[in-house]
Amino acid sequence: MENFKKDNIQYIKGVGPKKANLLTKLGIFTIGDLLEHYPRRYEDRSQLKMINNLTDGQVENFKARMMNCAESKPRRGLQITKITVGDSTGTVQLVWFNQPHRKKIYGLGAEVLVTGKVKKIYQVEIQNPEIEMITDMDTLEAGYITPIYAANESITQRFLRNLIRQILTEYNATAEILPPIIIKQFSLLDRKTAFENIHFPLNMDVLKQARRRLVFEELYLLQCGLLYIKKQNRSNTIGIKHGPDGCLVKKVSEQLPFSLTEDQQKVLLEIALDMEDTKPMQRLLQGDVGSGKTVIAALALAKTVENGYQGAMMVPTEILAEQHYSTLSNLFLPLGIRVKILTGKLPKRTHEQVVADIKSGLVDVVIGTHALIQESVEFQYLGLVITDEQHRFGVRQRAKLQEKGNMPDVLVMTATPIPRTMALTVYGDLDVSTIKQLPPGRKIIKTYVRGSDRRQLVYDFIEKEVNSGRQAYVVCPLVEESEKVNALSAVELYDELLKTELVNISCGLVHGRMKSVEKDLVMDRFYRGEIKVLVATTVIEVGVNVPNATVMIIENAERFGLAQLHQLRGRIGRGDHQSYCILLSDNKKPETQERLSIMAKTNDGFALAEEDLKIRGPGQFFGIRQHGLPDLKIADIINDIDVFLEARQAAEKTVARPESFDMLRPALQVRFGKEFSMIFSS
Ligand SMILES: Nc1ncnc2c1ncn2[C@@H]1O[C@H](COP(=O)(O)OP(=O)(O)OP(=O)(O)O)[C@@H](O)[C@H]1O
Repeated sequence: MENFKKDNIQYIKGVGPKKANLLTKLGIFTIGDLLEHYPRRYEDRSQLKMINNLTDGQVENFKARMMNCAESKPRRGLQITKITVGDSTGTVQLVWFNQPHRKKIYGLGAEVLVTGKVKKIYQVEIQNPEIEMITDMDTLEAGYITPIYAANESITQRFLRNLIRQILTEYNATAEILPPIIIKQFSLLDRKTAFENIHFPLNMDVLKQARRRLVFEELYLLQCGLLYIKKQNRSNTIGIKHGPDGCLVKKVSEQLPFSLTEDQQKVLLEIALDMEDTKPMQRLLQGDVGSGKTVIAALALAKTVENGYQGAMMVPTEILAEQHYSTLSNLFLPLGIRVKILTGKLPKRTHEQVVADIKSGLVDVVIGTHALIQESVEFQYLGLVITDEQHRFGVRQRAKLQEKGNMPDVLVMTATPIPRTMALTVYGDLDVSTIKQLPPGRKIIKTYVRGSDRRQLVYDFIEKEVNSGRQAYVVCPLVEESEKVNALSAVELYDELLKTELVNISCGLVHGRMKSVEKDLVMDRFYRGEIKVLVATTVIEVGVNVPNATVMIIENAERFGLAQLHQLRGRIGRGDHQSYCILLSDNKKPETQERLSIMAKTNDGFALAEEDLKIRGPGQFFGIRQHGLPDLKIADIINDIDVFLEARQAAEKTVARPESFDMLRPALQVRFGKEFSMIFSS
């Protein structure tokens, strides 16, 4: 078992370097990958039809014998191969285009199983059918449910099927890895039977059991890994024991122009208790957009400073670093807390000075981007690390910042509410605090979906709001993942608006390709209210806080996912005034309309996150890979919730017993690969 992942596919009988290379295109490098190349679907071929009963337009399965073959070249570049097959009730023409090798594969007289869409013209015909020699499958003929894999032209279904069958029979790659007690407790199939039946199910019932077993295994191993990290971080590790809140924290609280909501008080208490414990804090703070997480971060930072430590806060964008720096400076500087900012864009001299000051302890709190995890950055006595990550940092990056201190407390903040299962999967190594309540006085953001025929009216509305003293965002269409292309489209939109709809209004433009100084200048003017309408790409998605902004127009809204739309919308509705979000879209596809109308219906980030997860699936909701966690090969985080909860329960028991966990280590190494195992190999 330990080695099966390492077993290169190339050394399997019948593969060789050429085929191995083709298999890698399907993501298959090892025997283990091949076993986990799970069928995408199955076809029940146990119900075979006779040829005279085939229905026009249906995908049908039938058994027949190869009768004759004809080839023609009606024009240059087109070669048609036709093979006639038949049974006792009739014949069918099988047709392939430009695949002359077909003739050679199936010798005349051979008995085959044919699957394909029937077309009845003058005669019965099937184009590009799937063919299988009966001899390949005679052992499985009774009740044959055929697996259909992700395949391509060079690696056919048949080749994959044969290869997997060979692995299952000739290689010892399916040895049991789950503890017997767990198999018994959760009535799981043994591993060998599970693999055999996920690929070549005897019947639908055993297929279900096979899938359940493999889903369980996948989630169980993942949870064991995460819970182990969590345990390691807590047991044996002596972290920093902060004292109870003193007068500095009190002074910061007193400076706030509002009192904390109940939820804010609750999470603050959870954080304070963690910080006052000798075990290092490992906590996720999740709260909907605008729920007031920054102030929690500020109070936690003040607590660490009060105890004689330094605090660091890592954020994903420069705009956000600037904004937090400005908020925290306002709060901290009057109290003598020394705050600095560290981003990649600081002039070299200033950068060096800040790095030197952090090292010598002349900085109490530093806010920064990825620049904070560079090697040159050393702290004198780091007590608290906060990452405001919005799914942009990975487990590894988080760990890197943490390593800059001697077991500092760690607080991870996120504004994308994560459904419970997802939180346990991605942040299974953390304790979770949640702010559900929004600060008092917030009004629901009124959200509308409009076609571009109403564009003029929409922009007239912006003008009206601006005239009554408010500000607005226009978010330009997301064209693709590249900020370069998005920047271009923002520039175009900005130029057009200046000439047309927004001709009389003071406007600004920000996008990710601008120089930081320019960007800062524009943001600063927007913060100060000199710029009334900000045209922007999604650089403003995260954290930007201008409470006077009450309108947001999102152009080509259909191009954004729900979670992202919610994040964007979260830039408005942050003050006392009624706010409005208008999603412009001409896309009439029912699924798009449905997605956008969900936005119009609810302001609740948790409800939206659930919907988004359902619509887009966990992979895209946010790439699990970004978190340094492996992809899930078989489990489906939404639909496998029951198995997930069982697996989590089992993992908790295993991790609690070192001897059980030790037995799992080899399996975990295989499952998590190098990156992840680095974290929990110690
Ligand atoms: N208890 C409160 N009462 C009134 N206003 C508050 C309260 N807490 C925070 N605010 C204000 O609400 C606004 C949003 O707070 P903050 O920026 O901390 O939210 P956030 O959770 O970080 O949002 P995002 O995730 O969108 O960045 C700020 O203007 C902040 O001053």
